[in-house]
Amino acid sequence: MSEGTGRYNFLEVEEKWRKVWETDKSFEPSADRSLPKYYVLEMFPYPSGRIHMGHVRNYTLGDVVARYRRARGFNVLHPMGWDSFGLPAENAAIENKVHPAKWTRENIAAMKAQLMTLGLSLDWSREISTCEPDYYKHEQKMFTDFMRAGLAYRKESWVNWDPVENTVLANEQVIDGRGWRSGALVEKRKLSQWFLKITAFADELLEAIESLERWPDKVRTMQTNWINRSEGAHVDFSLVGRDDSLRVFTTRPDTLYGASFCALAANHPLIAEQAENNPDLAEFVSECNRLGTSEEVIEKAEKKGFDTGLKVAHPLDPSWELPVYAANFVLMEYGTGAVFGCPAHDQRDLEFARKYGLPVTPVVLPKGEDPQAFDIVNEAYVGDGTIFNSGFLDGLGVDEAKSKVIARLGELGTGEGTVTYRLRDWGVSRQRYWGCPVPVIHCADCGAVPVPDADLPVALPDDVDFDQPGNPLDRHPTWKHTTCPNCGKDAVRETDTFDTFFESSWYFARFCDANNPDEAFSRDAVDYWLPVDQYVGGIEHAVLHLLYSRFFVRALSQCGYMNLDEPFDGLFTQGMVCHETYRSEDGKWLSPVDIDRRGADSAFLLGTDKPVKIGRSEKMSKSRKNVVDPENIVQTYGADTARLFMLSDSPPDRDLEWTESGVEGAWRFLNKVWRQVQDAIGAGLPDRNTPLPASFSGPADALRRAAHKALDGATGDLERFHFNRAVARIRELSNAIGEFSPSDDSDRWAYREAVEHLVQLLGPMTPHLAEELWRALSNDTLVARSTWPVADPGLVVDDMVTLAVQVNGKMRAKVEVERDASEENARSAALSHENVQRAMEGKEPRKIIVVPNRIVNIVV
Ligand SMILES: Nc1ncnc2c1ncn2[C@@H]1O[C@H](COP(=O)(O)OP(=O)(O)OP(=O)(O)O)[C@@H](O)[C@H]1O
Repeated sequence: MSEGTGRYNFLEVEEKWRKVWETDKSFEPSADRSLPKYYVLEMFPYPSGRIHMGHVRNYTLGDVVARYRRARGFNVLHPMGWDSFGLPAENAAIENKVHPAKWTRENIAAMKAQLMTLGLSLDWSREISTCEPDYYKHEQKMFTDFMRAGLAYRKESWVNWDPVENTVLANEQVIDGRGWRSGALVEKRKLSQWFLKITAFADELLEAIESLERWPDKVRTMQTNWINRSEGAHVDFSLVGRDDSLRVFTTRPDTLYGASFCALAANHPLIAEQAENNPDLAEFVSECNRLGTSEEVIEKAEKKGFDTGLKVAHPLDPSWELPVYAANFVLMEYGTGAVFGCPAHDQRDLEFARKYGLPVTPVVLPKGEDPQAFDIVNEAYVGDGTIFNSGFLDGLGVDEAKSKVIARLGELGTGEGTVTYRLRDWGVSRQRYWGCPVPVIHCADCGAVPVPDADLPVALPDDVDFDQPGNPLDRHPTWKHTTCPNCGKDAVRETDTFDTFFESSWYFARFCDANNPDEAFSRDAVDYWLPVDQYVGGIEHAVLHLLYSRFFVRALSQCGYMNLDEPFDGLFTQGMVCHETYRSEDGKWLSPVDIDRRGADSAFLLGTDKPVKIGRSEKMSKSRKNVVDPENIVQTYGADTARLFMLSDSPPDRDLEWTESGVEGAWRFLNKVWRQVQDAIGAGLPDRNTPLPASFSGPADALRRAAHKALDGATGDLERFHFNRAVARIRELSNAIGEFSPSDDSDRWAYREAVEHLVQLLGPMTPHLAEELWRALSNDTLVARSTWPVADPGLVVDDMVTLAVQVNGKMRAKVEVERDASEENARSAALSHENVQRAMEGKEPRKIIVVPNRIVNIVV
């Protein structure tokens, strides 16, 4: 290592190259549609204020792909934007009296500046922000097209209502049955809401999962489970003493003989009817409604029921009567809002039956059990077996019994086979200000009328106040008052806004033609760029965002916007960057920068003796405040160090506990590479175009092999998202270079080749340093525009092979020889090994058999 070559001034260098890329427009794709394209996209961020190390990881991973694909000759689209509608802006408005638009735009400016310092190869000319009318006006047009196509509709539905804030809450905003901010007991309320008909594509969305070969299996499974197609039956239980019947849905009609009660959702019409004259039942219904609508909460809550006193007759045996309960665990939104309980074979039903003293009759006998002795105690039996205690079904397997019972129900007119999905239509209405206004006008005569194209966008008014609870759009003195586009009479605007998942369901398409003022995107642009070739983002979006986007390309294709099967061809879900969490005594989240850690489990508020509660490590997120801002690292060590550190530490799909301890190692490595290249230049490298020398010295040949192997291996690693392994290979190459000292021209030729490979391999990972060194090697091009080198296959295969040496049939040694070495050479290598000589005990070989590249067999 030579001294006196100066120091690597990363701050200056990094800024310099970012400017060069900008002027060169290095990352704006070509308009030439004949080029092969590659669209790399990372999930765009919510502008919460600052970026953290989680974002650094996400966006660096995507950037490596983008830079690598560019070098492989693709026309790469790699855009960035902001998912900028949403609640935090409104909360900031309420808490800090700052307008959501101002808060959002300032955050965007700050985060953009931060992302810029990371040297990401983004095409900023396509930047979008979803809260701006030039974005959402296209979304409003889409919605009106969906309305016309029957893909958007309005219906009454149940929502979580906060009676203090007078507003609807999202499921996540209901904590233990209370509003997250007001603390008020949440109620269920019926409101008219807009829905998108995602269920129209339920089967298609399910079947196409199979075609998503470049998606992680776990995400495909999560989507399958979310859609959850189940085959089962509708069964009608006639109401005793009345003329009508109760329809239930079941996936287990084979267990009908094990029925012991029927349970109805608290909001089932029959319960509502009964509650009119039964105040206790009415109170039970209110109690259920206070649970909110989240499936998770319902799943966790204690199972409770209320005996309505009604009875139903068994559909296979009218003389058998069962009681009817209202129950807090049955959802009106699933199936028919009514189930029959079979306690022996369903855990929830078993708990319910035990609580209310209802019979438990097993009807499925596990293999090898004695029907007389088989009993259900605390655990329901949900496995396979033979049907028993079930009349005409006895002796059948579960599947056979299902078909047979469905056939019998059909004959009796008390039921039929059916398919249901868990997937519900997507409710998109939110009673919020900071969202895209639903472009609809309500007219007393004409009903809900879509806003005509010429009147779009319906822009959010700026002059709103957040002093009172509820939706400021609704309170605005003039905004909602308008006239009907159909008949011209006075009418009012819809004051709901869209769920913010609406914006993120099509942003990937907007990036294809981001500055188109007239339409969301041109057909030509999406035909060329979509689908996204590589999408990178967190597993937390495995279900909703990805499913909504998959729905959108189908709905948009139906409305003539595009013709596409799936939005994302390849998906990579990066592991989360995690950090421990801190809370003050009064439960407020605290940031790591405010913590004074004094030992393994004690922490205090910085500069005080106030103890702080240390929580478990969780995904780094603004909402938990457990974030580490990259600024410090970037300032101290440079963006390349931050990038390299993120890439080298662990496999990209694995969660990673944030620690700064490896940062310095990454920084030292980059300094070493910098010095190595200076040393190489100092050694007097030949011009780039100097022809390949006819022969190389042994060390030069070894260096060439190291360089080509590193290139070949790292290329494969980059293709497979094994970025940490690619980094390890780059380090190996750097070691090999470090051991080399050239003595003639052909050595210097090999030296240059190895150093250039090193620099080009670093290109996608530490782009600033790579540019600097590339230029220092007297290249007048940019690494960002250079072509990925190709490994010479002859230098990649190992030229040495290991031969096993046997003496009288026993393995005695292993020797290295050149591949395809002559018999003569193999024989003498084997005979000269000391273990072999010992085993031969000084005797002469009688016979030596050589299997080329594999074995030398010596018989003495
Ligand atoms: N801690 C993390 N580790 C890895 N990736 C993350 C982390 N936090 C966010 N991301 C990723 O960044 C992308 C943009 O996400 P977004 O900004 O919406 O994140 P977020 O979870 O809302 O963060 P925050 O809560 O801090 O605002 C997503 O792909 C997300 O998975």
